Amino acid sequence: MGSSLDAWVSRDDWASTWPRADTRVAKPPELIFCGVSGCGKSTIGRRVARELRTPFVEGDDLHVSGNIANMEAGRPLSDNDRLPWLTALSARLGAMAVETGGVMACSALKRVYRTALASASADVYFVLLAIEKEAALERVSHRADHFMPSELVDSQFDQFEPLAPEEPGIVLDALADPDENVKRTLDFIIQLRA
Ligand SMILES: Nc1ncnc2c1ncn2[C@@H]1O[C@H](COP(=O)(O)OP(=O)(O)OP(=O)(O)O)[C@@H](O)[C@H]1O
Ligand SMILES: O=C(O)[C@H](O)[C@@H](O)[C@H](O)[C@H](O)CO
Repeated sequence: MGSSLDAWVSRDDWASTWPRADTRVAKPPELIFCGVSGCGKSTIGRRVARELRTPFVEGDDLHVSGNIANMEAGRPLSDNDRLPWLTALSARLGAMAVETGGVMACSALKRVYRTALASASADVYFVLLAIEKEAALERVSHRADHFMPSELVDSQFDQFEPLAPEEPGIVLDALADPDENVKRTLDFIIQLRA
């Protein structure tokens, strides 16, 4: 783990946003669809954002120069590669939090990344799309027009840490019908606001 990432998540002030603050506010939360490549973050996340009429942020659009080229060339990202990316994603989450709420698709593979992202606002929740390696591989290898090579799927699973019970969010079956996963996500938000 990169030392600056360590410093970030051990900041004195993040504890004040964890556990979640009062969520009974009208604005939609900041939802982060997370999980390994191919789990369906962008597909389901976009649909949920449309239902909520909130912005959708594709995390891949905020990668710093070099990261996409590295992945394209079959080199997995390191913590250091991801640090500036997480910083940019956090800034975007913070802006959404004061305005509209919104939905982001971002792998957020490790707990330390999720902790860093969750420190952007008191209203961040994760929707983890759980998938087995064979299914992810199948999806990634059949996807056209995407930079992520199927050779990197193994490394995504090597780095992935499941959502712990104390992390804010839900886990969905990535193989479920997309309509069902959209509905489950909306139900989760309704429950949060009840
Ligand atoms: N039930 C499903 N839910 C979501 N996506 C599905 C489903 N079935 C098939 N797919 C397909 O799986 C592929 C991967 O989906 P998507 O690009 O949304 O994943 P992702 O997690 O955002 O991947 P990446 O992190 O690599 O960008 C797409 O081609 C999508 O159409
Ligand atoms: O953290 C990572 O390793 C990266 O975000 C990858 O997950 C890719 O960006 C994404 O999967 C491809 O779209």
